Amino acid sequence: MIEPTIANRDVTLHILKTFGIHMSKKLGQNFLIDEQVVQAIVQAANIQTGDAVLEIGPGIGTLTQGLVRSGAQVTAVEIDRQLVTVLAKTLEGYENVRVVHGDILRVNISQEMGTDSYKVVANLPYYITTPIIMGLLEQRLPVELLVTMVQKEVARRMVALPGTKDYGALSVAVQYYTEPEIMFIVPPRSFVPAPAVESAVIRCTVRTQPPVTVQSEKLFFQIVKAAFSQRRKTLFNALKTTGRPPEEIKEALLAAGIDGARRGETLSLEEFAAITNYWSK
Ligand SMILES: C[S@@+](CC[C@H](N)C(=O)[O-])C[C@H]1O[C@@H](n2cnc3c(N)ncnc32)[C@H](O)[C@@H]1O
Repeated sequence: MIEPTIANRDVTLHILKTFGIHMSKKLGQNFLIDEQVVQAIVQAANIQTGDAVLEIGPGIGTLTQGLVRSGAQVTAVEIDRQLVTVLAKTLEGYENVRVVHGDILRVNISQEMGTDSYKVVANLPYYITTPIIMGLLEQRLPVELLVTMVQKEVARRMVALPGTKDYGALSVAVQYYTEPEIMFIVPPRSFVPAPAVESAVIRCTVRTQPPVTVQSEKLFFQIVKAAFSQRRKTLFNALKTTGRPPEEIKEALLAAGIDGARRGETLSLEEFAAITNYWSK
């Protein structure tokens, strides 16, 4: 049987009509209709036969089809029950895919994957991009690579460097756990319905070791959060939100050679680490 390629406007509209699907804006349902983009994502993830892949939000199976055709062993987690019914049909006949009905923020990913190394490949629902990416990274799951479609703005924030307007707590966290790179930009016309914003595919290669050594990751991220919590304030004032006395803040900044009059968003990972390690002594 030669099954039709789903990443095509007519095929997608036909599937939606056949199953009576009304796409939910609330669930971030914008389906890919561009096979070139699907192929480029599969290539960016360097999928080899037998690779274990977690796909988040398979929708009607557009990207899933590209992944299974390339020989990946796919576990696809979809929250929308009506789409799970569609997937049973559109992915019928493929043995290397398993669809799980559930919320990616709630399912036990380790249990579902049952393997000690896998890739995450997804066209993410944009309303929960950050919680999904942060959840995967903070849980220290054995993910080697994340290749995800996100809003272009979010991709820019993930790769942003200190002192730029896009640099924030997300940049620090993503760069602490991974080496992120923007692979390509995807225009709204590659989706149905077309989103209001441009998208980007970002590849995050998970690091075996973070780029800086910190005594306490919890404290490191508390400091990062405090530094970015009040962008208009000086670093010295922003760090007061950690609840530390001003004297301790002054001491740490002095020891780390950081001017407290700077803005938090100019600090590098090394500088955040230096404050963390001073306070961890
Ligand atoms: C942007 S669409 C991508 C669909 C498909 N992968 C594609 O590329 O055309 C996002 C998908 O994520 C699903 N979704 C939304 N929230 C989810 C959640 N919390 N857990 C799992 N899937 C979710 C939506 O129902 C939708 O199918």
